Amino acid sequence: MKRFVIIVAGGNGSRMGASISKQYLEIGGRPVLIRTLEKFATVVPDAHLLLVLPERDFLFWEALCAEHGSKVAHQVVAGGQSRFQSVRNGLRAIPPQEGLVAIHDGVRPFVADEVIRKSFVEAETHGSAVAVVSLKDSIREIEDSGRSRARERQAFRLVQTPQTFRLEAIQAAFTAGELAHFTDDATVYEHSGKAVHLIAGNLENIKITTPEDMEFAAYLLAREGN
Ligand SMILES: Nc1ccn([C@@H]2O[C@H](COP(=O)(O)OP(=O)(O)OP(=O)(O)O)[C@@H](O)[C@H]2O)c(=O)n1
Ligand SMILES: C[C@](O)(CO)[C@H](O)COP(=O)(O)O
Repeated sequence: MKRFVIIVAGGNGSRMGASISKQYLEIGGRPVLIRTLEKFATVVPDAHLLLVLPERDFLFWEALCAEHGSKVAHQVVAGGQSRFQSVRNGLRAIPPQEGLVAIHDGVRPFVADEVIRKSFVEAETHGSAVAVVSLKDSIREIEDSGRSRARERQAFRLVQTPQTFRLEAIQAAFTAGELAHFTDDATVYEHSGKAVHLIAGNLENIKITTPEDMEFAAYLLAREGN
């Protein structure tokens, strides 16, 4: 079955507070986004890669790839105002056909090869495959009254990307109007009436969000020997 990958990198990285968007910051001398793109190109070399970027960054991105000697073939698509809109733009750029599509945050360069491979295999069987990890800490829910109550952590999972789907089903799901609880692609898929299938993610697959994540990213890279 034909495979597609949509890497979303249309955000501004406001929580990082850096002078350039976080997806272009370097870890170990190489931009985060180039690392993510090259990871998918290596693990699923047959896949068609789409990269969603703010339109104003198109020339900057081209220059960045040239500067770092990155030659991965990919299609660049203009991002939207929200992650939902950026994913939707990516999906609209793929002609309807039978296939599988993995949707991944550009700022998650440490996704394990095995998680990517498994997400395609399981999505082919189950229609979807969403990477999750268990919680290590205890959790509490804050109620409207301001009081908190302990919740059973075994009943919860932290959701990562990739989130991989049969192409036609996720394209249909993204014809819905944007809702506040659409924080990822699984929520959009679920809203279309489909059940989400979970697979094991990897703990290193952090979403680089705030400055301390850059320090942890540098540590993870050194641990990998890169
Ligand atoms: N309009 C948007 C917003 C986010 N994203 C992407 O979605 C992923 C997860 O989003 P997040 O970590 O929130 O990134 P930012 O929106 O850039 O960060 P912040 O919320 O701190 O501004 C990132 O790869 C980001 O580039 C996107 O493609 N288009
Ligand atoms: C898609 C995601 O990375 C799954 O954990 C997450 O929901 C993105 O959230 P953000 O608010 O856009 O950072």
